[in-house]
Amino acid sequence: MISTVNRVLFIGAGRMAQAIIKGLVQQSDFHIAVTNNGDEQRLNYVKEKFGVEIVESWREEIETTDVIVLALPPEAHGSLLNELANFIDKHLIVTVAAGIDPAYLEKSLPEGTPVAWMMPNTAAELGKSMTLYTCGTHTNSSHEELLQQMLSGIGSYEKVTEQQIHELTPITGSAPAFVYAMADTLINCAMESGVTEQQARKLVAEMIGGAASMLKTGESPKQLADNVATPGGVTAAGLDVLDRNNFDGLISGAIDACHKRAKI
Ligand SMILES: NC(=O)C1=CN([C@@H]2O[C@H](COP(=O)(O)OP(=O)(O)OC[C@H]3O[C@@H](n4cnc5c(N)ncnc54)[C@H](O)[C@@H]3O)[C@@H](O)[C@H]2O)C=CC1
Ligand SMILES: O=C(O)[C@@H]1CCC=N1
Repeated sequence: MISTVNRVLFIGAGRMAQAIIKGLVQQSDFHIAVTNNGDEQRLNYVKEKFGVEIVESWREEIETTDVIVLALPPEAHGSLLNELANFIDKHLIVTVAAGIDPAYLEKSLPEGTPVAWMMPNTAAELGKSMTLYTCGTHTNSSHEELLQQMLSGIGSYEKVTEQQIHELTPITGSAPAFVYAMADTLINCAMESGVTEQQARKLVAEMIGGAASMLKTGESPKQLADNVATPGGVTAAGLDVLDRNNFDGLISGAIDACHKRAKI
C-alpha cells in the first residue's frame, strides 16, 4: 500500500488538522487530501490556504491513500470507524484524538489493520509541536518510518506507551493552553504600565521563549526559579503568593480535570 509519494487523507479539517497540514505541506513527499463532515466552506478555506486537495467524502480517496489521519472529535470516531472498517485494506490509520488509543482502533477495524496514535499540539503549524506517538500491534517498521517522517515535519516527537499517551495528553496536548492563559494575564498586567498590546505581547512571548530555552539546558525548574528569586527580593514575594494559593494544586487539578474529560 505504501507508494513513493505518500498519500495522506485527513478526515476532519479543524484546528488540529490544519496545524498538522501547515507543517506537512512544507515537505514535498506527501500528497494531502482533506475531507470533513460536510462543512464545505471550511474545506475550501483549507484548500486555498494550504494548496491541498479536498474531497467531499473519504470514499473518493480510500482506494489510493496510504495513510488516513483521523482529526475529528473523539466522540465521532465510533461511527466513522464502523463505516471505514468495510473499506480498509492495510491502510495505516492514525488518530490524533484524545482518549482514542490503538486498542480502541484495533477493536473497531479489521484484524491486522496497522494503527497508530499521535498526540500533537497546535505548535505543529510552526514545526514546533512536541508530539507523542505509539503504534498498534500490526504496525511494521515501514509504517513507523512513514509516521516519523510525518511527525518530523511538525516538530519533535517521542515514542511512548499507549498508557503514557493517556497520562501525558494534558501535558503536551492541553498545557499549551495553560501557558497561553498565563500569558494572557501577564500581557494584561504589562499593559497596565502603559505599553501597547503589541509591546506587551512581545515582552511576554520573548520571556516565555527565553524561559523555555533555559529549561532545555537541563537545569531543574526549581533551580532556575531559585536563580531568578534574589533572596528577600521581588520574585520571592511573588512566588510566595503562588505557594500560599496552592499553585501546584491548581495546575495538578487542571491536569486531573483533563484526564477525567478524556475518558471515553
Ligand atoms: N486542538 C488541539 O490542540 C488538539 C486536538 N487534538 C485532537 O484533535 C481532534 C480535533 O480537534 P480540533 O481540531 O481541536 O477540533 P475542531 O472542532 O477544530 O475540528 C474538528 C473537525 O472534525 C470534523 N468532524 C466532526 N465530525 C466529523 C465526522 N463525523 N466526519 C468527518 N469530520 C468530522 C469537523 O468538521 C472539524 O473539521 C480531537 O480529537 C482532539 O482530541 C489533539 C491534540 C491537540
Ligand atoms: O482539548 C482537547 O480536547 C484537545 C486534546 C488535547 C488538546 N486539545
